[in-house]
Amino acid sequence: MRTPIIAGNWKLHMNPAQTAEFVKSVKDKLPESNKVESVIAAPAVDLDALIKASEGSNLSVAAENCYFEDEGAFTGETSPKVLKEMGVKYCIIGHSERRDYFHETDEDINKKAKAIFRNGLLPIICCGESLETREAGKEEEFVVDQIKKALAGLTSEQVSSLVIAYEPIWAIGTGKTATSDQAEEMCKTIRESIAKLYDEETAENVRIQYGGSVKPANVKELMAKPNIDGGLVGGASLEVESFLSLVNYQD
Ligand SMILES: O=C[C@H](O)COP(=O)(O)O
Repeated sequence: MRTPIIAGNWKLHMNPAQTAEFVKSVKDKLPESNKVESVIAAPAVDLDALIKASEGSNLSVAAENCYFEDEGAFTGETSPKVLKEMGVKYCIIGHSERRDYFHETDEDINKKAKAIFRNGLLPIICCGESLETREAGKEEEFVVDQIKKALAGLTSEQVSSLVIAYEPIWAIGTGKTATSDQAEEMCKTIRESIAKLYDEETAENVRIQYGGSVKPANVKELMAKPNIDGGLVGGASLEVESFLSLVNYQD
């Protein structure tokens, strides 16, 4: 039985004071973590504030990115080792914004996944096709290839514990959500590809989120789909009431 996981991805929004204020407003209104896991992924500069503010609550903390080395001469990078020491649980990798604007490759993402596990964190691995790829009818092939490359060399135990976020690029921040059927179809394809790469049990364990204009108005319909186990939410996670409606979608 997979526990649903709703994660806010704040991207480059919020400062430490706003972070502390936000968490103060939501911390006592989150669902039990065995019912729905509530997560916030914040910019690295806000993580300390996020961790301190969420102590003793049902909120899990995620980083939005990290490097694949633990330490060294890598100016400006974030160490997965230090993220773990700080109390971070998850780290998003492979977001399309990182792939597009920062030229991250599938190989980088695979190295990051390994670094994350090596340090006892869990990755939220993003994948998703462009509008052009979808219009060419190649979206399944494209996404399955991203997944294969991201997971290369990981054990079935590691894959069972990670989270995959399917985010069609054309639905991110555009207000244009994939229909729940389109989202379900791709999440099912991803699960089937994991069954082929690993086994049925691993595929049954892995949690798959949908991301792309998820909001209180569509979260229930998306979450009703059998292969969608959560949401990775950008814009709608930045407001207290909206975040609370998302994580409490079962009420
Ligand atoms: O990581 C979150 C996604 O990029 C979705 O962003 P959005 O909910 O603002 O469309």
